[in-house]
Amino acid sequence: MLTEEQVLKALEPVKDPHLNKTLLEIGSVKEVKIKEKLVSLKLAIAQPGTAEQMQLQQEVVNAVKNAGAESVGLRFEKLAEEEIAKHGGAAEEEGEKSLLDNKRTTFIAVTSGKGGVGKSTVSVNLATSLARQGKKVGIIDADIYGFSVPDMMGIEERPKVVGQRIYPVTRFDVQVISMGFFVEDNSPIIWRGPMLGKMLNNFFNEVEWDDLDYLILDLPPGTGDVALDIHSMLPQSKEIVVTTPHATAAFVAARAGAMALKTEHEILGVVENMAYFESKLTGEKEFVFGKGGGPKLAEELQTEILAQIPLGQPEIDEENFAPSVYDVEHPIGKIYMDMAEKVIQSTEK
Ligand SMILES: Nc1ncnc2c1ncn2[C@@H]1O[C@H](COP(=O)(O)OP(=O)(O)OP(=O)(O)O)[C@@H](O)[C@H]1O
Repeated sequence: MLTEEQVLKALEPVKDPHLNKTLLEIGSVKEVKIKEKLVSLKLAIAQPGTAEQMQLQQEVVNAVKNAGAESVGLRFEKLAEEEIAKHGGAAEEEGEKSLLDNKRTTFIAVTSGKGGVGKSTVSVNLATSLARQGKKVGIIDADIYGFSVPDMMGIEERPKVVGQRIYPVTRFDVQVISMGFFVEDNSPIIWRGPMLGKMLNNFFNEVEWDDLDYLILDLPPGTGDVALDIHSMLPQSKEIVVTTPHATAAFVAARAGAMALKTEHEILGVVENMAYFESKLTGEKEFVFGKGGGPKLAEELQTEILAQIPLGQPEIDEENFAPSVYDVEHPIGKIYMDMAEKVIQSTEK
């Protein structure tokens, strides 16, 4: 079995990128837990939650895997200020330009009461459809419970990290950043509310977004602390609430909507996903997951229905593989184009 000594040995060459000193030198390793081939580490670093952490994450995971671990779990915390000063680190720079200050960009958070209702699918297709209408669009995949945007869009590359700057990956003319880009397969990174907020903030500050008209945020589902933290971080965001037609889903989504209102976010509308199944032969609609949840939710939140999206999968395009992006000619692709148009109209008033 892997020992603590072996893990520490493997970490010997790894440096804190901010201080340019090894993790061992600065006393970064606060905890090592080994269970069979599963290693979890708690590391204190000078600038957690930044592009630097992301670079470091990869390095640490690779080093520990080379030593024989199968999975590496990481937790980061901030190194004590006196330690940072002792090792020659400067105080954190504040007041950089942030995307949040860019008046040109409209932020749209996509939320849902519960998981699995199609929030990520809606985020990705709204982003693509806005781009198809000539808008400059970015998407942040902040759904910490499952970063699905890269897979859904068929993205295999990783963003470039140059010094403190992160360059998003562009796919279907959409600039994409996912926390999943920085997490090794099956290596869980534990996100606590404040750290997640910090990471998100860094995505606003450190990513080289190209002049965005819209930034779509795929948020974690739910109405808990994490979601609330994020909602309150985005003072000027607008929101889209996704639900299925089922009464229970709509009921839970209403709570997400209520949270949006509490944080004074304008709700652009409701998307009822998996609204029905339409027979190709007869054109008849079957309401597989119930009926009425979307309109009821819209009424409750005093907003409109932006789209009712039927069940259906995108056509598979081997050459341009993206399992969840509907083609512009696909019936559902057309519904998303109409939705994007509505969004443009209501945000460009
Ligand atoms: N209209 C639709 N028709 C058929 N399948 C759909 C539809 N919308 C979404 N799906 C499928 O449902 C599953 C869940 O969708 P998605 O991941 O977008 O949901 P989510 O709300 O973001 O979930 P989570 O919060 O767990 O990430 C996916 O497999 C997706 O492909």
